[in-house]
Amino acid sequence: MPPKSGVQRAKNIDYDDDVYDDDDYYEEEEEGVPAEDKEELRVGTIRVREALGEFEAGVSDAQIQEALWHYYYDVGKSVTYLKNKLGGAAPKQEQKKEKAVSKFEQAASVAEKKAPTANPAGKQSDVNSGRVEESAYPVVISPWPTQPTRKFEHSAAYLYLWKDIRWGEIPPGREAGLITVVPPAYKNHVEYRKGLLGGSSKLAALAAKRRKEREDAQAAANSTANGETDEAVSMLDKLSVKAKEKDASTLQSGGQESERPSRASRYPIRRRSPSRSPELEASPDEAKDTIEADQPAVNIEFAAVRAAPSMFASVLCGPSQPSTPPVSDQVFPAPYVNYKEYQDLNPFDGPSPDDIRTANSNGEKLAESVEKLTVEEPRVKSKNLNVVDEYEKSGMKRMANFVVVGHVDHGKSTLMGGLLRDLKVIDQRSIDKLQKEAETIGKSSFALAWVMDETSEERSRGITVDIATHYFETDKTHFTILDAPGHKDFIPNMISGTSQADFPVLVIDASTNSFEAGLKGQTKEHILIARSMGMQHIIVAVNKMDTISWSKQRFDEITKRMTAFLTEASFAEKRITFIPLAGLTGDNVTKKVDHHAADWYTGETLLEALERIDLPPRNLTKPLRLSVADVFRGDMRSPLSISGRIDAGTLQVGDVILALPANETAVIKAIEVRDCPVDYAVCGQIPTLHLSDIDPVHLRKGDIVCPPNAPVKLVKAFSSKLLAFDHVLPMPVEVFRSTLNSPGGIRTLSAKLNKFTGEVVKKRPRIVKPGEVARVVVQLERELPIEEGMRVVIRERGRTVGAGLMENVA
Ligand SMILES: Nc1nc2c(ncn2[C@@H]2O[C@H](COP(=O)(O)OP(=O)(O)OP(=O)(O)O)[C@@H](O)[C@H]2O)c(=O)[nH]1
Repeated sequence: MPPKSGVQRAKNIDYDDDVYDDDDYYEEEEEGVPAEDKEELRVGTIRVREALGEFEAGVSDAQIQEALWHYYYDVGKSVTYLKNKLGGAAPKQEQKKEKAVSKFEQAASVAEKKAPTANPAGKQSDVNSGRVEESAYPVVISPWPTQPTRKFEHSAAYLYLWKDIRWGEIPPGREAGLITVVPPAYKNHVEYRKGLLGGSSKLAALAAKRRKEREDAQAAANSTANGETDEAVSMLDKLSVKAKEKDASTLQSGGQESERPSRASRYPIRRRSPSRSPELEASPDEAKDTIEADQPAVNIEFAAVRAAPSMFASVLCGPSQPSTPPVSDQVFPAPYVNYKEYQDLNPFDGPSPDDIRTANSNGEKLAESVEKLTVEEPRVKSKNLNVVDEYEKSGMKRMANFVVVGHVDHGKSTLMGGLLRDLKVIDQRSIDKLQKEAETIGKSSFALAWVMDETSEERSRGITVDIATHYFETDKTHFTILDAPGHKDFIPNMISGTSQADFPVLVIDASTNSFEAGLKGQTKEHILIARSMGMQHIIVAVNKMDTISWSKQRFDEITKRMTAFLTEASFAEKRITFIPLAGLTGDNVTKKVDHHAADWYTGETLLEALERIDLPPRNLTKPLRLSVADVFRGDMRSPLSISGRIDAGTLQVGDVILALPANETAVIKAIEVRDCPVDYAVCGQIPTLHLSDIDPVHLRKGDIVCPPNAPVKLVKAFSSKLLAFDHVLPMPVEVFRSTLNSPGGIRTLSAKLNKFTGEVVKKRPRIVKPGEVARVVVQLERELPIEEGMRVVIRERGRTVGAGLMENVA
């Protein structure tokens, strides 16, 4: 124990009271070493003495117990330490670690070896005196002699250190000594009260320290649980966790250190104690242990360090994370902590939520099943109706299809537009709209014609290009209008429309020169085509009478000339009807003309003539024959649809039909007549059939639809009775059947026939003149479905040269 006087004279050094301001050591000091530790020390002392062997005599119990205490009762380490301390042979590894011991110890060791004159007792005394260790504390050299009663004994190391210094040979009366000055903060410290390395008093101090550490650890744990852990404790806890983690990882890796107990985990608070004994710090194993224990501190991560948030941090990071237990109420995570976490995240590492969802819902199987999913169309079942009986019982109005023919611009479309307007099939508002549109492009006179001509090409050119279909009905009849183009370039379309009609309405422009131009143009040709199609009745609408002031003379002239021509074309005179009218004004269309210049006419209106006309007989009981006039794709419900006139027979929903010449079957899914769904259709109607079970490539315009059990034969050459419109001789021609046409030729002129009786007049004629009838053989380039009774039109270089009736296969 340092002398009191020295303390009094010592310079008042300002120590850091914050480090050693614990007063608890006084209380712990009184308690001493716990009973279990005393027992451990007692047993350990016996074992160490046994292990020391020859060194046993030079070691006191206090030294042994001190070593045991330091090494946590590890007998082996304590023995090694003590042997090394006493100068015994130590392992090489231990010698290396002696670098950590103090210089005074090294000096003492050298002195022992190089100064054999030194008192051997001094060696022991030196070990026990503790002066070397004392030098590690702040000291002052007193300029005055110490108290004369005190005998200051130098150790061997001390003497060796100063042996070459002459002034060091101080007379005893002048001798001064090194006096340890106890700093004020250390006054109450246990190690100063009971002496440094002071035997049992030191052990008691260490015991008190350990207890203090344990209690601190417990208090820290409780404090953490209560959310009141201070910053330092959080750091120490983290150190402990890191050490544990390290141990755990070592265990998992099977390392050698795995079997070594973790001091850090056993005594976590030990590291925070600053009152470690200098002797312990100087011990080699302690140095090693310190490094080991402190090793995790190198890797300290301050991620958990928290501070009160600044305004900027609050704005930047938002409120503190609720998932992270806050150290205090006003704590926010440091921004860089979260930033680091986000940096480590790779959002595309794992499966996406959709993938997880799909996987959980057995997505692959679902996708496969969706791919395999096909919509099986329910097979349409036929009602097996007796269609003929149904039709007759239905009391349905008669059905009449007429084609409007005539030379270009003679007023066909305008006449039909006026008819539909007057019959209120087209409302006045639509007519007014068409009128405005027509005016914008300078074609106001075509407004009514646009009721029929709906395409932009037709409207801009002012001519009809393709067949336009409209419906209207009277008291007795359902009418279908087939408005044909008058221009010669569209004769094939005119033929297609005519093939679907029961009779023609021929429109003639009565104005000056127009009638004559028509006769030289398509008026005659249209008549011949209509007649060659088998039509027997005809209505001649002498149009534009307003332009000639309803001239009876002009009307009579036209009637006379047209009657001659029509009768020449085999129309019976009684089946020809002439009506003076003006389609543009509507006079004599649906209502009688109200003009004094027209008082001379007392006959029918066009509508009355239409109602009165006789229709050809319907072949309801014959096998189905339908000429395909149009093929189109409908909606999802009806991917393929066709329309055309039924020339013979009937059909109903569910029927299987055969398409020729493709020779492919189809099923009738649905039928529409006049845009209304029906269960069946009969000869004379122009239904729309929605088909299934057939590829669209197998159906084209001009094909024939028939029952699979009564097909039409495909022929490449046939014999025909031909009515010549022009000179006919063996020559290449184009053969038209309904909407179908094929290149071919007149192969043979077999015979001239009597026009009325059909008898052979001349065999093998070289030429057939216009108006004559002959039997000819027609050759086709490709097979067409043609059978007996069908009518064909023969054209040559854009001129209609004849019309034929198919007799048999050649
Ligand atoms: N003054 C007068 N003009 C008419 C009458 N009917 C038609 N027109 C005019 O004749 C012109 C031709 O009429 P359209 O109906 O297009 O003749 P189209 O025969 O249908 O012509 P294409 O179908 O192309 O052959 C138009 O300018 C009509 O205004 C009529 O009764 N009186």
